Amino acid sequence: MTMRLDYLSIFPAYFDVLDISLLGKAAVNGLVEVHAHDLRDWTHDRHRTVDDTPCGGGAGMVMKPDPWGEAFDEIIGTEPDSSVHVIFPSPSGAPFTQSAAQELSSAVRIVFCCGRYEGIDHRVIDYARSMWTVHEVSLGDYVLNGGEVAALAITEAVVRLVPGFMGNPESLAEESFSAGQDGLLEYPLFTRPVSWRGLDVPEVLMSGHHGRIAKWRRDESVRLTCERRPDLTDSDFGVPH
Ligand SMILES: Nc1ncccc1[N+](=O)[O-]
Repeated sequence: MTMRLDYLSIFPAYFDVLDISLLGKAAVNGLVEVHAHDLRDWTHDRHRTVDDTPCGGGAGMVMKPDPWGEAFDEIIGTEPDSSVHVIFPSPSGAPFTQSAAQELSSAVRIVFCCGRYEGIDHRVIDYARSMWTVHEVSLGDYVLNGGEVAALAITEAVVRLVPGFMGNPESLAEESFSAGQDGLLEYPLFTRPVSWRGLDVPEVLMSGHHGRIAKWRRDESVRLTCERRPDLTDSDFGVPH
């Protein structure tokens, strides 16, 4: 199954980067196909206008609904289809999580709508909800200039989970937030040399004792999660003895 990814933006060149690194390989071996579109292609005035002043007043500009609607008609179609996932990255969205990435990794089509200015006329989102499966998601509590960077981050989080994408799927099982780690942060990693600038690899990792190594790793994951992400812990994890 090939996953089709579409990006609607007034800066479609942002998505040229998807032709390199891991994503480039996935595109080559047919796992994903990427289509970036310039929203201004669906304007009809000389200035290719995509924004206007906000109704009700206020600072800044709002993206007009018309270009989005015409772009949707051409790129997605005019028939409702719940198998199409439409993502609006926004600071007012729901926090994007690894489980959301996991769910989206089985999607056949994902369309990213990258807003700029103060945002997109809300009727665009309401219309999309009437037609497709819509996700308004946020990467974090800070404000970017638009949705493009978020769309790239979400793309990477999702595509790397597509079956057949990662050379060694087992490496996914031990990552932070993965189910294999019970949603805990990943333990610290080490490789050779055993001693480096007076800093040594923890002895337990060189012991060859798999039970002790597994316990050390679990304890470190719990310790790190308690220290850095108390929001992810609950009474079950507790603090390692
Ligand atoms: N934080 C954000 N700021 C602007 C657009 C999108 C954003 N986000 O997190 O998805």
